[in-house]
Amino acid sequence: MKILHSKSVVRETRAFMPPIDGSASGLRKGQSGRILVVGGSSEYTGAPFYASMAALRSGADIAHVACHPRAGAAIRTLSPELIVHPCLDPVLTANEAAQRVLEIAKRVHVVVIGPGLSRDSFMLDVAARILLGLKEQEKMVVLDADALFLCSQRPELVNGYRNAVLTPNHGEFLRLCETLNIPVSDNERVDAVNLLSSRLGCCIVLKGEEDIVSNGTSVCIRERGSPRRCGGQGDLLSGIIATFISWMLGAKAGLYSRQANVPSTKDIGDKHIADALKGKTRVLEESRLSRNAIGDAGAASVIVNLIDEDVMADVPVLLLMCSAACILVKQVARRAFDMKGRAMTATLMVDVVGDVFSESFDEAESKKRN
Ligand SMILES: NC(=O)C1=CN([C@@H]2O[C@H](COP(=O)(O)OP(=O)(O)OC[C@H]3O[C@@H](n4cnc5c(N)ncnc54)[C@H](OP(=O)(O)O)[C@@H]3O)[C@@H](O)[C@H]2O)[C@@H](O)CC1
Ligand SMILES: Nc1ncnc2c1ncn2[C@@H]1O[C@H](COP(=O)(O)OP(=O)(O)OP(=O)(O)O)[C@@H](O)[C@H]1O
Repeated sequence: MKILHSKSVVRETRAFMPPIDGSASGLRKGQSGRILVVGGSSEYTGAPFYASMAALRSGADIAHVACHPRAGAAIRTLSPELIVHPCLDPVLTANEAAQRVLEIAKRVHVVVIGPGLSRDSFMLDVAARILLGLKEQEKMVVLDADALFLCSQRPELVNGYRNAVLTPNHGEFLRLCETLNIPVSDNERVDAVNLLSSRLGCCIVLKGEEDIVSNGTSVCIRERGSPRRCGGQGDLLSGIIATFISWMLGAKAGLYSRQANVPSTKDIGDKHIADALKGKTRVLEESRLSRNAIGDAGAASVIVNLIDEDVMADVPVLLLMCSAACILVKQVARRAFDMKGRAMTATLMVDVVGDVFSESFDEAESKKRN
């Protein structure tokens, strides 16, 4: 398993982000990300709010929420920014409700399913039909919370859905592994994540103190998060993953002029390997020449950075985007904890996403600080 250095992930991710410095002034509203969150029931209104607001605050242009009518009223009062469709309505048939959501989904880049959906049988039935429809549209989806419960009951819904990203917490992961008869032990957790990903044919983001992202082979993120485990942090992650994936799609479509010719994942890997090798020869020579000046530790750190660049060269773009989102959420959690300690909440995390994002990911801001 590769352990990714946060700074390297951030550096590589920048190539996929829509420029915010005016260099792509031709961008229209919506081209930097349109997200739909399907979730929100009579019990849970916070979860879809956190997911959709985190998508907006990390830079998506538009966020829709498709929810139960009772959640709709509450979510509208929480934010006027969100476009709320109360169409998970039990007065409709499950098929009618799903068709309404699938129509909205045609207009977005990424759909998040699960936050606050609940395990109500009507809601799960609608979610299953939506999933089948989205699979046909080949839509990128992020599945969290109750959508993962649904997958553990009916794994065939996601089987072979290569545009699906599943974001289990530890308990949800155990449940999925149990369904698929995948043994999990502390020592072999990474093998289990890889096996789950390979068996389902989906990308897996296992959340925890370390996050593991796998598409059959895995990378690990070791960014320090918050010691406070308040509810809603996973909801933020699902929305932020959606934003980063929408940028991956935008960059690949050549929308962000700086990145007009974004090559395929394989080409990016090859190009970076070539660049790293070129850089390696040059910098190694420089480090040898100036070894007296920078000392052994300096030379070692140059080499570690170069090795790190090589590690990054092989990381597929989808794994890179998920890793970037994991890093951002951990940084946001840490900031919120530094501000409020035990009183930290997911609402505070939503509030600080923008500041943390620009300090960490926007090049000009992060240069000012370093
Ligand atoms: N404000 C709102 O509206 C919020 C609403 N939310 C919404 O609540 C709904 C229920 O979601 P949830 O994640 O609370 O499901 P939950 O059944 O407890 O967990 C699933 C399984 O995992 C387990 N488990 C969990 N963590 C574990 C761990 N670290 N290590 C080990 N096990 C662990 C846990 O096991 P248990 O603790 O029950 O033994 C359980 O079996 C969902 O719609 C969600 O979106 C939340 O998003 C929060 C904010
Ligand atoms: N022990 C831990 N220490 C630090 N960060 C953690 C720890 N466990 C999980 N996280 C981080 O918290 C975020 C949410 O993960 P968590 O396991 O709480 O998900 P969840 O249960 O789905 O959340 P939610 O409360 O939104 O349903 C992720 O960014 C994850 O990396």
